[in-house]
Amino acid sequence: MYKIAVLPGDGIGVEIVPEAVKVLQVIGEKFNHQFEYTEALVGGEAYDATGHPLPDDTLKICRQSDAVLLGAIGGPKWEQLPVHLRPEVGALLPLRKELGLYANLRPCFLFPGLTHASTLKEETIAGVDLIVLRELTGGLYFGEKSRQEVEGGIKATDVLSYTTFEIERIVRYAYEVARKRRNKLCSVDKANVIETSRLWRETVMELAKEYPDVETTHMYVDNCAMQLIRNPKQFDVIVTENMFGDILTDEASMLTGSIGMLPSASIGGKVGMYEPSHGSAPDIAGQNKANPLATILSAAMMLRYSFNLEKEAVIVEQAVSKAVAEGYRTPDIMEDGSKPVGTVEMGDVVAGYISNA
Ligand SMILES: NC(=O)c1ccc[n+]([C@@H]2O[C@H](COP(=O)([O-])OP(=O)(O)OC[C@H]3O[C@@H](n4cnc5c(N)ncnc54)[C@H](O)[C@@H]3O)[C@@H](O)[C@H]2O)c1
Ligand SMILES: CC(C)[C@H](C(=O)O)[C@@H](O)C(=O)O
Ligand SMILES: [Mg+2]
Repeated sequence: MYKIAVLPGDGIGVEIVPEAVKVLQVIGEKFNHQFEYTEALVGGEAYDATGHPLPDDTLKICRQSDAVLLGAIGGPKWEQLPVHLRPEVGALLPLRKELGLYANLRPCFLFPGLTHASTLKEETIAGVDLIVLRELTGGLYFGEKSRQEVEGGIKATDVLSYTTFEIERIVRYAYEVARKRRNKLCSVDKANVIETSRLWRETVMELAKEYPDVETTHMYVDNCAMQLIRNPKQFDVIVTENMFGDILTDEASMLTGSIGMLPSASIGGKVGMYEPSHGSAPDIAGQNKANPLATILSAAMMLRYSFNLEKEAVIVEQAVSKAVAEGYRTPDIMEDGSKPVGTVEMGDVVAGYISNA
C-alpha cells in the first residue's frame, strides 16, 4: 500500500490535482497497486478554515504518508497577510523544509507535438530535454528577513547564505542524475559578484574531481537565462541555487510550450513531494481552463522516485505524449486544427489511454 497525502491548495490547485488522482487511480486498478489518499488543507484555503496556512494536522498527514501530491497555493486574497501567514512563506517553504526536500527536480522536455505551441522557433526547441536541479531548502528564501526605519524611509533586508554541506548534497545529487543522462553538468551561479556563489563554484570545482566522467561547466545566471532561449539543446543537467532555479525554470518552461507542462519532484527526505512548477493561476481559476499535464507528469515522478514504479511512470508519460500527439489541447497549448479540451477532459483522455494501454 502506498499512502499519498493530497493537498490541492488554492486556485487551479483544486482543478488539476483531481486529474492527477484520476490518473493514479487508473494506474492502481490496472497494476493492482493500493493507493490510499488522504486529503488535507494547505495554503490560503487552510488559512481561511483554521487561521494558519500550514495546520499541524496537514504536516502530520504529510509526515505519515509515503508521498505528497500538491497543487498550488497562494493568490490575491492572501497577499496582504503578515508574511508568516502568507501561503508561500507560511506553508510551502516550511513544508519543504520540514520534509527535508533539498532537491527539486524540474525536467524540461518538449513533447514532439508541442513544437508549435511555444512562442520560440521550432529549430531552437525541437528535441529539448534538460533537467534543472534546484536547491530547495536554503538560500535567500530561507534567510532572515527584516525591516528597519532609516532616515527618509524603510530599509528591508533578506539574508542569503549557503553552507558547503548544503551545496555539496545538491551538487552530488546532480552529478548522479547527470550520470544517468548525457553526462553533462552545468553549474549556474553569480560567482562574479555574490559570495555564496563563489563558495558554490569552489565547491562544485572540488566535487568535479570526483566525477571525471561528467563534463562540468560553470555559467553565470544572467548568461544562462539568455542561453536557455538562444540554444537550449546545449544543456543536459543544470544545477543551481534556490532563487536562480525558481526563475530559470519558469523561463525554461516556455521551451516545453507552456508552464502547464513543467512538472516537479522535491526529494531528499523520507517523504517526497510532487507538484507542478507553476502557481495557482488566479487569472484562469475555476474555468476548467488549466492544463493538468504538469500535475499528471508530477504524479508520474511520484511513481518513479517515491514508489520505484518505473514501468507505471513511463506508462503515464506515454499517455500524456499520446494525448499531445493526438492533438488534445488546453487553451495554453492551443494550436490551429487541434482538439480543444478543458482540464477535466484532458484528465479523462490521459486516464483513458492508460486503461486501454
Ligand atoms: N508551488 C506553488 O504553489 C506556487 C508556484 C508559483 C506561484 N505560486 C503562487 O501562485 C499565485 C499566482 O502566481 P503567478 O501568477 O505569478 O504564477 P502562476 O504560475 O500561477 O501563473 C502565471 C501564468 O501562467 C498561467 N498558468 C499557470 N499554470 C497554468 C496551467 N496549469 N495551465 C494553464 N496556464 C497556467 C497562469 O494562467 C498565468 O497567466 C501567487 O500567489 C504565487 O505566489 C505558487
Ligand atoms: C510560491 C513560491 C514560494 C515557489 C518557490 O519560489 O519555490 C514557487 O515559485 C515555485 O516555483 O515552486
Ligand atoms: Mg516558481
